[in-house]
Amino acid sequence: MTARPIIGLDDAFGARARELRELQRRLLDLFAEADYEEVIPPIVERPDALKSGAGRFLADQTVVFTDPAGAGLLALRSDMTPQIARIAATRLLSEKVLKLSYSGTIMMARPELRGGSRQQWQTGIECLGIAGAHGDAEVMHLAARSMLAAGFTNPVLQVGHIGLLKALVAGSSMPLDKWTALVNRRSPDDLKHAMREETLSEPVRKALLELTGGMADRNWIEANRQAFGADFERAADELLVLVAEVGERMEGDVHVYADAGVMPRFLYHSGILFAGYAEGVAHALLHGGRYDAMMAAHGRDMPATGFSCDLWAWLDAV
Ligand SMILES: N[C@@H](Cc1c[nH]c[nH+]1)C(=O)O
Repeated sequence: MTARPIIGLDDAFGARARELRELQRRLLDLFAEADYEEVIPPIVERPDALKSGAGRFLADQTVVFTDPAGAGLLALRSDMTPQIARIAATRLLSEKVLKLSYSGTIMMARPELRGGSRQQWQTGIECLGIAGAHGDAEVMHLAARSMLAAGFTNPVLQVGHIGLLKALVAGSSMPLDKWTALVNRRSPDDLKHAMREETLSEPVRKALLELTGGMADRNWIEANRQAFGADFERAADELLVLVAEVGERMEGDVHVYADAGVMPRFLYHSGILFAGYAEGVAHALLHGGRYDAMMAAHGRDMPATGFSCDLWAWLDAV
């Protein structure tokens, strides 16, 4: 018999356990200073609370099991954002603006990176009730300050908008999650292969290849604003304004770039998306974005934006 945890999961003890707690404390204190109050949801939910509405995109990452105490099917959370959305939509009704932080274990059905971890110590904030650039900028500032507080060098925020990809592939038969996965893989060859079956215009094919090739920066977005219809233009303008605003007001040494190739981890986002990177770290350190549609699906039509990171991954990378 082996006493090690199952593959993709891990124990922390000694210095590592201490460091995880210290990092958690540092981030929760930073969030508290910015008026974010902690919420502590349970680790299991009814599957529909995690998977319904815009949260359904978590379905293939969520472990579901039968409750031995007879409550039917239970789901182990694979992301805390839908839980915060549930709480905001059903329990904290008296407040118009909610600023909430959280830090807890989540488990995914499969690792995101090959040979990677299935558990995360997901820590983040959700800012609910503030529409548009104002809320996005606040959340992005805190995301940047979190990377600085953890000691990352030369942190960067890359900002995209799901509306850009949606507008590009609007005429395609392939579902959006397949497109985001393809762009995320950053392999132009895979993309070309997938596009063979699709009826897309030549300019759209070219644009998708540029997104995947990491070439869709601010200049690209400016040059293409009007090339793909009104929805594309609206998303491009929203993105360009936000990046200029956040970049100007960013404290500390954090760079903010527009990149139309930034894709979400889960497809519940409805607007701006961002990912955080730092020197010497190959993968994204945090993910965030706007998800107004998920709140509506939970029955409270409310603007919402937030970000989350994984303390286990941060400790390995810092
Ligand atoms: N929970 C999302 C990030 C996020 C938080 N709020 C909005 N988006 C993720 O882990 O990818």
